[in-house]
Amino acid sequence: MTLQSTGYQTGFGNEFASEAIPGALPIGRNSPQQVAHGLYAEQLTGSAFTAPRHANRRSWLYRIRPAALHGKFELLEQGAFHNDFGSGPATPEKLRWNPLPTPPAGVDFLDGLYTVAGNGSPEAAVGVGIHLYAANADMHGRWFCNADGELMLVPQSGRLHIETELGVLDVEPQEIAVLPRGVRFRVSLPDGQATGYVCENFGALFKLPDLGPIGSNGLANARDFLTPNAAYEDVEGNFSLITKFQGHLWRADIDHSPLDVVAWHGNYAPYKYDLRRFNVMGSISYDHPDPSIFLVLHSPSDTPGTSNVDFAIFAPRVLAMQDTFRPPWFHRNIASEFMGLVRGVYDAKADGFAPGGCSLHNCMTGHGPDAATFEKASVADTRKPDYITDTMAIMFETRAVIRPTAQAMDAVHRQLDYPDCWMGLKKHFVG
Ligand SMILES: O=C(O)Cc1cc(O)ccc1O
Ligand SMILES: [Fe+2]
Repeated sequence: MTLQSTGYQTGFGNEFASEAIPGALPIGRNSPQQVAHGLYAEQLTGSAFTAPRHANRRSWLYRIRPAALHGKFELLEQGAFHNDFGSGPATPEKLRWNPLPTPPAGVDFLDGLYTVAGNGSPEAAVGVGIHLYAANADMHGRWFCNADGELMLVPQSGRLHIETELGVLDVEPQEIAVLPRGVRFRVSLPDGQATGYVCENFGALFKLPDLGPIGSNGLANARDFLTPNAAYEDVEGNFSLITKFQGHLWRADIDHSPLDVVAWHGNYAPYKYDLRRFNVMGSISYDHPDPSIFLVLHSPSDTPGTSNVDFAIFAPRVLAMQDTFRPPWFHRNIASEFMGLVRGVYDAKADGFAPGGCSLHNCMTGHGPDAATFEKASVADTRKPDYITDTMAIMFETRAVIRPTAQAMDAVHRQLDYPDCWMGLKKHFVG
């Protein structure tokens, strides 16, 4: 019962069109009185009907059965995946975690989701949920759908085979997948195990940033985003549809696979992007630029220039800045920063930030290079370039404070001694 990839269409937010059976897509209209091949027409909107044209997202799905056909929803017991970011005091402390412990056998992608932190809520339609996953089993006989926001999946180990209503995405570490709010999907694990990061975006849809003086090319180029071609299955049985709605999981019986969309067209669809294609910009004279230069995608807020969430990456690059402290500087930001490491070493942390681990530096919490990194970089020869290779760090940076969950604060894999990595910074002042 596995749908295979039928290839991809290129571009970001294009008006895509794809049919798994030739002639299934209506021509010149969206809902003819009778759709070819006895299909049902169904619209899926990702923005308000009246959103301005540049921000208007919707797709038309031509499917064997409409999405309404399933049993009644029942509430599932709250597990480790939720949007309960607490209401008590949120610590301003610098926080870091080791990777999630290996799960017991039989944990699929959905059961393997674990909420670390977040802000806002699906109800308010602002903020993010930040989750990790650690799984070792395929999703069997069940599909998932998130009504609360789009999901950005950032694999850290193991490939993901993601079958969605609109087609199949195959992603591996150093790639990302974005699954739109409302799209039903199932994940299987070609490598038998997988770990990674998830950003659940309750706010405006992820978009490519404007490039300003950078010009018409650079950072993430639109043509490198891939959206699947239509792929469907016609399968009947006793299955489950799991929906996340207002922070809680609900289950309903479904007697067929919801992946029965034979053709679709529109600009609201899943997509993937290979982070290794990111065209990294940086200073070729002096100083370390703000990390906004590493922005891949962002969810804007109502305030121009201030994102609900920015997704930035620290990819392989060459550092050429002269007479400059090259790693990230010491800083306190108005924004709050959640970081993960897909592979390698992050250039601000000599030790302790492991691939699969994560850190949180909230609004105005002082942080920066650890003591070992500072000592090394402040005496390095900057006449020569530094080649930063074999690394991929990621950051979800938000306007609002990121609240760690109770389970993350109490976790055995939390590094309680993390703030000590700055305690070795010496006084160098000579009066
Ligand atoms: O804290 C961090 O490591 C992220 C970060 C990187 C950088 O290059 C500049 C600022 C910043 O917050
Ligand atoms: Fe920072």
